[in-house]
Amino acid sequence: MHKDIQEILFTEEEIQLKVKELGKQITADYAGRNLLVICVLKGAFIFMADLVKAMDIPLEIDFMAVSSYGVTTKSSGVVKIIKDLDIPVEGRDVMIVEDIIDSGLTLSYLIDVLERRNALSIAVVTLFDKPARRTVDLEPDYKGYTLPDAFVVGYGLDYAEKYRNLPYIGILKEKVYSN
Ligand SMILES: O=P(O)(O)OC[C@H]1O[C@H](OP(=O)(O)OP(=O)(O)O)[C@H](O)[C@@H]1O
Ligand code: HPA
Ligand SMILES: [Mg+2]
Repeated sequence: MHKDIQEILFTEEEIQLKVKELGKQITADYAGRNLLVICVLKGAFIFMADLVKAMDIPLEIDFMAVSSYGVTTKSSGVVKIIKDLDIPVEGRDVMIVEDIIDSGLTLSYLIDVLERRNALSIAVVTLFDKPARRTVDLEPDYKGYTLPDAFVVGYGLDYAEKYRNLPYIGILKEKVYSN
């Protein structure tokens, strides 16, 4: 285990099984439809790559980069679009792929943007959910795990851009961000 990790919450094997389950569920629900899958960079890049391999439906993939955390463990509350989509969402069934929903600010901002661009339907899949920290009322359509109120890293999730490459999800030691 990495020296900055206090505890592993979900192992690589557990996550892989969960992602396959989510892919199966989405495949069943979207049978016969043509989905536009939107990866919210950077955090969702690993989850997205594994998830689409578990989805057996026609789909297109696009990326959007937003950021609200910077070098902190608390949302700044201001969501910035750093890279916008290439594919128009108007009239499309859209699935937003997130790694984690924490305050909910990133997602509520994104949903608002896609609604204003007249997407036909908008669904959300997140691997991790921290409902205890929500400041806006928001429920994902598909979710992997509910997390305790602790800052986690790994499987795409970072602290100050580090730890995204850990294959598991772990709680970051407090001393890493408190000094
Ligand atoms: O529900 P919220 O409180 O808005 O937090 C969740 C968002 O925060 C993280 O992104 P971040 O802004 O850190 O950018 P990153 O994906 O590049 O790490 C994470 O990947 C989610 O997109
Ligand atoms: O717990 C977290 N870890 C990493 N990034 C995050 N963005 C929101 N919450 C988290
Ligand atoms: Mg981040």
